[in-house]
Order: sequence, then C-alpha cells, then structure tokens
Amino acid sequence: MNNFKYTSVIVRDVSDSLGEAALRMDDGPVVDMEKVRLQHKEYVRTVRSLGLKIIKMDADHSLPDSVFVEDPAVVIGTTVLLPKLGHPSRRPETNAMQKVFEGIPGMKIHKMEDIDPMATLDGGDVLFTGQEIFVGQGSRTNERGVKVLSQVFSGFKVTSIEVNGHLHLKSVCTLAADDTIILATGDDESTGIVKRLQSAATGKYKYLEVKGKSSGANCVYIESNDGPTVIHQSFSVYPQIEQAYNSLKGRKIAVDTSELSKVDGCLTCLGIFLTI
Ligand SMILES: CN(C)C(=N)NCCC[C@H](N)C(=O)O
Ligand SMILES: [Zn+2]
Repeated sequence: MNNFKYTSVIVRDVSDSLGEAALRMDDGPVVDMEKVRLQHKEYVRTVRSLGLKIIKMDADHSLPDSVFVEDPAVVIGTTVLLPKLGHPSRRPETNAMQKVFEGIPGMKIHKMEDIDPMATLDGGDVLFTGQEIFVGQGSRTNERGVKVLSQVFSGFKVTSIEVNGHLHLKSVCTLAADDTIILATGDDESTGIVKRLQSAATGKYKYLEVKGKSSGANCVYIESNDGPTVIHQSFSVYPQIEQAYNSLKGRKIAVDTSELSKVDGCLTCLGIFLTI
C-alpha cells in the first residue's frame, strides 16, 4: 500500500468561536477571524488542486478548536483510531468525527475511550513515516494513550518521544518526503525532541533541519499521480526554511497559516488524509 498516495482529505470549517475561545499556549495577538477563514479556504483550495476529494465537515461553533481535525483521528490505511483528546474542552469533537468515519465504507473504527478510559492522545502527536510510528508523549498524550495506539496499529513499531515546551510532536517535526524528516532546531526544547527522535529511529531517513519558529518544520507530504508535493509555510513568514524545502524533489506549495499559528495551529492540523 502506498502510504502517502491520498485519495481524499477530511477538513472542517472554522468555528466562529476560535478567536476568543481556542486553546493557546501563550496569550498573544488576537486572531483576525476574516484572515483565518481566508487562510483556511486557501488550504482547502490547495489540497483540492492536487486532485484530492474533499470531505468537508460543518463548523461547530461550540467547539472552538474543531478546525484542527488532525487531533481527533489517527488513520493508517483502513484503520482509524478515535482518540480521547488530551484537553477536556476538545473531547466532544469525537462525536462528529465518529459519524464521518461510520459513513466511509471499509473503515475499521477503534475508539480509545472503549479500550482504556484513562488513555488520552492527540493526533498531532502521531508521526507516521510509512516505516514506523513516532508518538509524542507530553501535555496531551499520556503513556496509556501510547499503549492503545500501539495495540490498534500493531503492524508498526511505535516509539514514544517525550515532548516538552511544544504542543505536539508534529509542532517540531514532520515527514517532508517518503524518506525525509524535517526537524525544527530553533530552540532548546525542539532540538531535544528531535534528537530523541533521531536516536530512537529504526527506519533509514534523511534529516533536514530548520531554524526559526518551530512550526516552520510542519509540512504536509502528499504523493499523487504526478509525483510528490510538499505543502509548507510561506517563506516570507518563515525565511529560514526556504533552503531546506527547496532541496526537496517535486512540487512545493506555500500555504500561509500564520493566523492559525496564534492558537498553535499549523499545516498538518487542518486535514485527515485517506488512501482508501
Ligand atoms: C500539530 N498540531 C500542532 C496539531 N495537530 N494541533 C494543533 C491544535 C491547536 C489547538 N489550539 C489546541 O491547543 O488543541
Ligand atoms: Zn498542528
């Protein structure tokens, strides 16, 4: 199975309450809701332009973080884990997510709540490389969540990486090609996290390091009929990442999620990619 040849992507419209109620690690500038909607629209237009079918979920204005669909679902092939989200305010997002997967023929659905009610996990902590799974253990994902993940995806080696100072594992590293992991080394915490990942890795990878704001290392890698594509942050907002991304084969497309980054969002958060 080609792990990154996606056919469709699940996205969810921005909740009106994002600006005033989304979770955020630090109090910073207010969110410009007009700009957030435009940036999200551009993201959806971009993934659609790659020939992917868009499965769009309606906004839920009572769930300010629900645009970040990556967290309430982990999908590999036809197996989906619906985790119990680390932050209580986000747990109701699972209901609508479960309904979406119940409507997709052939998906095998596992609910973390049913397996171990004490386990928690956010999908943003799960980095699947095609060869193995790395999972961040930190403020949202606990040891029991890692255990459930390993049981559900028992066909892959699962390695837990301690995450501190950042929201998720994928806030500091993601897959930029089927053999390349891009790593943020702009601050001590991200450098520590990515060093732990590199020393624990069993797969053979090329590593690309980027300085500056760690979310510059958050990108979406997609294989389609006309080759590989990487969706990355804009070089004008993240000048230090340009050289690393330009060294990658295939198409590169910039999508600016600078507004969403005010509430710790990034590129991988916005879509669940399916290969079915
Ligand atoms: C890879 N990343 C960072 C994610 N998958 N999720 C971002 C969630 C942000 C949201 N305000 C929260 O704090 O939950
Ligand atoms: Zn994210």
